[in-house]
Amino acid sequence: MRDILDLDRFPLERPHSSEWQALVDRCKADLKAEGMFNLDGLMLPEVAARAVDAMSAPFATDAFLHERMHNIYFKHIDGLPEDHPALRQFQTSNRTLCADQIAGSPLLRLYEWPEFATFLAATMEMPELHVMDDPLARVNVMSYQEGQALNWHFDRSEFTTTLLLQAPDQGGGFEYRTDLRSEEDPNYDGVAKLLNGENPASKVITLSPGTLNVFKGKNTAHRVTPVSGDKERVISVFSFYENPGVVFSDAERIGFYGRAS
Ligand SMILES: O=C(O)CCC(=O)C(=O)O
Ligand SMILES: [Fe+2]
Repeated sequence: MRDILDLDRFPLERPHSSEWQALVDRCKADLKAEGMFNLDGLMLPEVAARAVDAMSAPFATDAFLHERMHNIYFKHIDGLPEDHPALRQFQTSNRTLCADQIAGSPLLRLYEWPEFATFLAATMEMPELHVMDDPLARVNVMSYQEGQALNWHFDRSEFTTTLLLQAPDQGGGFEYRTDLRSEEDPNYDGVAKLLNGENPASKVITLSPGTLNVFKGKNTAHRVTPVSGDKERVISVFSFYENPGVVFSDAERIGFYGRAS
């Protein structure tokens, strides 16, 4: 993996060594304090740049244009009227490539490397993490051109794992508000305030190419701000589950990717 990852700074190949444990401890502390950790330059920037070049043809011809209006929950909430300010609708627009469209990519090599899941599970304090069996959903790559954005949402899974491949010239920041809600308290008023732009606690970070970003997406409201300029924002998302063999239903694949297979 040394040809694609900076294993000198991030010794993922030596699970449970003292250097590996120190890195895991740092990530756990960042997750606790910030709801997020970053490994800046985990993938070598030139490898990330080559991966972007290799995907430019499939992005131009085969990618799914994901464009829709949605609220922060991606669904109706029982007990909340449709005009409640926490259910305000926003537009999301990006292009998505699925795992079956990036054969040979270093992203799939990283995803399938067992030490990657071992490391992530340790940072998230989970006994094990497993790759998906879903041929489309395992790894997705999203591209945002000028004006495109991923709007405010909460994720379905507790943690989300991304790796930035190309940063745009302007915009395309990752804006987040950690712990805006909890299992006990949906905090609809706080959500409404955030969507109304009244949100002093939200932060925006711009990731650099090659950076692994792990955040607690389930209760952290987050969005990608609109990209501007000629350079697209390109980011990959890795899906891991606590159980092996997870696949989406055909209906879920059609909803996310416009096709079942
Ligand atoms: O593109 C990003 O930085 C975040 C992606 C994200 O929030 C998601 O895939 O759910
Ligand atoms: Fe998300």
